[in-house]
Amino acid sequence: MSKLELLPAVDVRDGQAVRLVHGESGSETSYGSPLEAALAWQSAGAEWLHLVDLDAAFGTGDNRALISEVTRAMDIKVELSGGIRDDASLAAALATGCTRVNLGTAALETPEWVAKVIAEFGDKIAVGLDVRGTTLRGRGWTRDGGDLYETLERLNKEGCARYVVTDIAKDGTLQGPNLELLRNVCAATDRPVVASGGVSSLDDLRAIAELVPLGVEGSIVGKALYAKAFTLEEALEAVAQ
Ligand SMILES: O=C(O)c1ccccc1NCC(=O)[C@H](O)[C@H](O)COP(=O)(O)O
Repeated sequence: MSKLELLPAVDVRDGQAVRLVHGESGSETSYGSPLEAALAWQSAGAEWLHLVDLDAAFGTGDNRALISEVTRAMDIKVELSGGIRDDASLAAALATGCTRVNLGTAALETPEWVAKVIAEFGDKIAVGLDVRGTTLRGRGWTRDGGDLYETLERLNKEGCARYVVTDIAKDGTLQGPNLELLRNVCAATDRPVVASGGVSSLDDLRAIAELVPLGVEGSIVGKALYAKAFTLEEALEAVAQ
């Protein structure tokens, strides 16, 4: 059985590494330099970094230069998220040398464009399925964007390589992941799934790791690392097989 990949998160707002609660703008706790946070996760043994431009996601500007600087400074794989919605923002994201990008809003609002870039860029494109219940949310998680399973069916047919699944109700809360949601999404697709939102403990990570045979490939970890609920070294050890 392959091991669960861990993707420590660096969410950037106004040049700072932050964590939000339920992804809500204005709920930020600041954790300082994004570059220092990313380098710390890399030094601790991370193989992936999940890097989010929250301003681009919310439409309150962008941190494009800083995101590019952080990505270029990494020797590890980087997944970029936030505000990638058209050819220009996708080209800028891919030009950083990141390993893959997450498309969220675009998958809900411009499905033809997403189908086109999935066909063109293959597994460089993941789609973020950010849900409240089974309703997708776009525009920095502020607007409803359709039914999770209908969208998943469409994206499966279009050849989407991977999904990043976030239960917004859990995100940034340290209340544990939504394992039922992950099981249900895995049952509705044969593509790998990356879990996101709510991890609070090493036991949460072990519980997600038990879903690897169902199709869960990785887990993003944000708040728990910043709140020092455990170290990244401990997390990597917990999911090592
Ligand atoms: O990823 C986005 O585009 C995004 C948009 C708006 C608000 C939040 C967004 N992402 C948040 C994350 O990806 C978190 O880093 C991740 O879910 C970690 O959650 P947690 O472990 O609960 O801190």
